[in-house]
Amino acid sequence: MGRSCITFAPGHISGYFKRIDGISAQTTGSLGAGIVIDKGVTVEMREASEIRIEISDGSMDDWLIREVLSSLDVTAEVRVMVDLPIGAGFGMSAAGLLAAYSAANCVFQLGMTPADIAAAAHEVEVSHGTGLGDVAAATGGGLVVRTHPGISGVTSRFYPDEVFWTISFGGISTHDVITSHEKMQQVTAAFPEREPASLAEFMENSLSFTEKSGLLPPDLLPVLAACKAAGVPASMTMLGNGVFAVGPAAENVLKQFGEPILLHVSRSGPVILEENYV
Ligand SMILES: Nc1ncnc2c1ncn2[C@@H]1O[C@H](COP(=O)(O)OP(=O)(O)O)[C@@H](O)[C@H]1O
Ligand SMILES: CC(C)(COP(=O)(O)O)[C@@H](O)C(=O)O
Repeated sequence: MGRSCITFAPGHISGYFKRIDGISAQTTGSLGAGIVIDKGVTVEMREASEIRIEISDGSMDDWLIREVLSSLDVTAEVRVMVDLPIGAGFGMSAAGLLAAYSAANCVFQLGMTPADIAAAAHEVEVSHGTGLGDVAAATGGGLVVRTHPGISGVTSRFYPDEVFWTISFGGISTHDVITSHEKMQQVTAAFPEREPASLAEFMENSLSFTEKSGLLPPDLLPVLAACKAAGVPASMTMLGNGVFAVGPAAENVLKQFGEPILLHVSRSGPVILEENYV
C-alpha cells in the first residue's frame, strides 16, 4: 500500500550552445537556444521497500534514476518510458531527471517547488556531464533562448506552430564533448552573435553554429545538403548524430535517409499525469 505517481517531462533539442563554468553546478551550464519537444520521458513511481528500476529501451544502465532516489534517500519501484533514443541529442537525460524528481516529489510528498526540482535535476546533469542547458529549457515549453547558465537562465520562450521532423543515426557522448577543453573552445568560437527573434533566425543560427562547431559527423553532410536543396531549414541535433528539420516537406527529404519522427513544440514543461493510492 502507498502512493504512486506518473509524470512526464519533455525532451529538448539544442540548436547551439556555449559552455559557461561557474563556481558550482548551479552556476555552471550553457547559453544557447533550442526547442522543447512533445516527446520526452514518462516515469511511473511507487513506494517500495527495495529499489527496482525498469527502462523501456531495455537498458540495464539505471544509474541516473538511482542517483535521483539516493539523493532524496527514498526507495521506490520505477518504470521509465523513453519516447526517443537516449544520447542522441534529444535531452532524454534532463527529461528523465525532471520526470523522476517530479514523480518522487509526488509519491513521497516532499514539498519541492518546481524550482527545487529543476535545481536538483540540473545538479545531477552538470555534475555527471550529461548536459548543460537542457534542464533549464525543459522546465517550460517553447523555442527557448537562454542567455545565462543555470536554471534561471531563460530569457524568452516562443511557440511556433510549425511541425518538425527528425532523423537519428545514433548517439554522441555528451560527456566526452562537454568535458573536452579543445572542443569547447571551438564551440565557443562558433557561438552566433545574434539572439534569434523567430524560428527562421533560430534555424539560421543553428546551422551556422553546426558548420563552425567541429561537431558535425560526416554522415550528416548529405542529409543537410538534401534539406538545403529542398529549401527545408535543418540543422544537427546537439549533441547527437541526427538532424532536425522544419515543416511538412521535411518528411520526404529525411525519408531518403531513414525513418523520420514527427515532433511538435511542447507547450509546457514537466507535468503530473496521474496520482493514486494503491
Ligand atoms: N531517460 C533516461 N532514463 C534513464 N537513464 C538515462 C536517461 N537518459 C540518459 N540516461 C543515462 O545517462 C547517460 C547519458 O545520457 P545522455 O547522453 O546525456 O543522454 P541525452 O543526450 O539523451 O540527454 C545514458 O547513457 C544513460 O545511462
Ligand atoms: C547540447 C547539450 C550540451 C547536451 O545536450 P544532450 O546531448 O541532448 O544532453 C545541452 O545540454 C546544452 O547545453 O545545450
